[in-house]
Amino acid sequence: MLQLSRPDLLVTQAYANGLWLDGTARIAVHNPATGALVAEVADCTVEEVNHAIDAAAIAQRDWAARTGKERAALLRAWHDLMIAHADDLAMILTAEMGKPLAEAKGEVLYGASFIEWFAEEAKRVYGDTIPGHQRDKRILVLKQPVGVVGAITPWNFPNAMITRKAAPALAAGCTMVVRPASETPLSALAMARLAEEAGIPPGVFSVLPSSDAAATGQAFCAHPKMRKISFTGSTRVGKILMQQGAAQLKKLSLELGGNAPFIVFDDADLDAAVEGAIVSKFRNAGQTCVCTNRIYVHNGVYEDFVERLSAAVAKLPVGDGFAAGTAIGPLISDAAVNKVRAHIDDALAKGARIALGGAAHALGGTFFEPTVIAEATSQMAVARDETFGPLAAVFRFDSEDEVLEAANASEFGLASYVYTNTLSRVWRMMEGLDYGMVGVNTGLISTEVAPFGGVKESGQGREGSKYGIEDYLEIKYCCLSI
Ligand SMILES: NC(=O)C1=CN([C@@H]2O[C@H](COP(=O)(O)OP(=O)(O)OC[C@H]3O[C@@H](n4cnc5c(N)ncnc54)[C@H](OP(=O)(O)O)[C@@H]3O)[C@@H](O)[C@H]2O)C=CC1
Ligand SMILES: O=C(O)CCCC(=O)O
Repeated sequence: MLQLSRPDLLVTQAYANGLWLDGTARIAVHNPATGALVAEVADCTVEEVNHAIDAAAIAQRDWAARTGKERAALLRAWHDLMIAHADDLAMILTAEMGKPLAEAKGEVLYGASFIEWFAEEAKRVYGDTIPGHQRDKRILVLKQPVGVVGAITPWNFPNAMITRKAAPALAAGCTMVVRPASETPLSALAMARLAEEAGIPPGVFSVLPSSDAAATGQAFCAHPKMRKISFTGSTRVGKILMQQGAAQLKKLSLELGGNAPFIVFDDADLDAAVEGAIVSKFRNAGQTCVCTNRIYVHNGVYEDFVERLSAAVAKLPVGDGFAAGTAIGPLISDAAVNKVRAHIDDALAKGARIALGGAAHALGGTFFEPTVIAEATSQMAVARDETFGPLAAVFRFDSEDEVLEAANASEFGLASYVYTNTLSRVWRMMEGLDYGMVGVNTGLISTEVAPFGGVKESGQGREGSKYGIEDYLEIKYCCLSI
């Protein structure tokens, strides 16, 4: 049993149009570290989802009519409650998802930072005036909310992937219906409780867990009042939503898979590069779309880097997210473990060698040893497909042109990282990498103040920053004849 200061934050009912729903069936939520049952939450039907969308459409009229400042005040109150209850929210997050408690608290603060940021942006949704094209014409550009937005979110960031969508949507005057991942509905429901407490009106922010993701996705795409869908998850599901949404030309924001290259040149500070590689690879046990997947190291420093990386990774404690000092928690599922294992087996069969780890962890369950493999090549599955687990694959390269070509040889284009101390090379890499985000001499690029998002099959749209609210606004052009 979780020892929460506010036990009522462990919510098992769905929240729609300001009402708490029991549902007729339940979804069991298990702690991936122990397999223990954490809670059973309401499993919503398509009918309930459709009602929630109808209610969100009604609520949206009044919500959009409020001033930005009024919406900002309510968002600020929601943010403050999340901060006040960050410890409870972190415990709920660790219990349902497994990440270490300190990392969970970090996610809660990160999640709240989007609400704070967009509460501020709510007051700054500016339109435009354009010099008329004829003497009697005046041109105005209005920015208006898109309308009702549906969010479908993943299990790897059960808090922040919701706030990163809900905060700009609500700030812009949209209302939102959230369908959280079935593994991790509890963080979403706890946030709904706090949104209600903050005074966010009924219908503005609803959370409906469901065991049938495909049915909810179809309902979102088919409902004529649903104006936009914002999705974070796999490229496979992103494509399904795009196909389904095509019938009504639904607007889509898609934050999908990655295959991040992490490039270390021979002039880099190797200790800093190792530190950056650890953060970007092993954060959330490697289960992050911006996690490094391919580490490219210049031949001149290759052995040295592999040795230093392995030594540092060997020090990462693996364990239950609630145990003090844990750096790497369990993976989310057996399927996730199998993918890591398959990538290692494939690499070994094609000539890679294990520098560290390589096997299921002695703790059993879905714990896996943080692993480093050397002599990775472009022929291996790990070069093409994101592992989404604690496997660092280290590739060799000789020249800047060669590594840029290898790094860009992917259908994905989310995050990329470069370590070098040559200024002109920094510019060439920033401009040449075909990615939505580039970290230079850093492995941690996520922040609410910057635009997060990808190119190619990593998705479309940007979350966070001044750009993030634009995805929830329509441009209306008004031509005045005077
Ligand atoms: N960009 C990112 O942050 C993420 C990337 N991934 C990538 O995807 C891989 C698979 O992870 P997985 O969790 O299965 O990702 P999915 O894309 O399957 O799941 C993400 C969300 O989409 C829901 N979903 C699943 N199928 C549909 C559908 N047909 N229509 C609408 N929604 C749907 C899921 O529901 P439910 O929980 O019920 O399955 C979940 O809420 C990972 O290994 C990783 O490579 C995964 C998660 C996040
Ligand atoms: O989509 C994800 O995997 C979450 C990214 C977390 C972050 O903002 O860094």
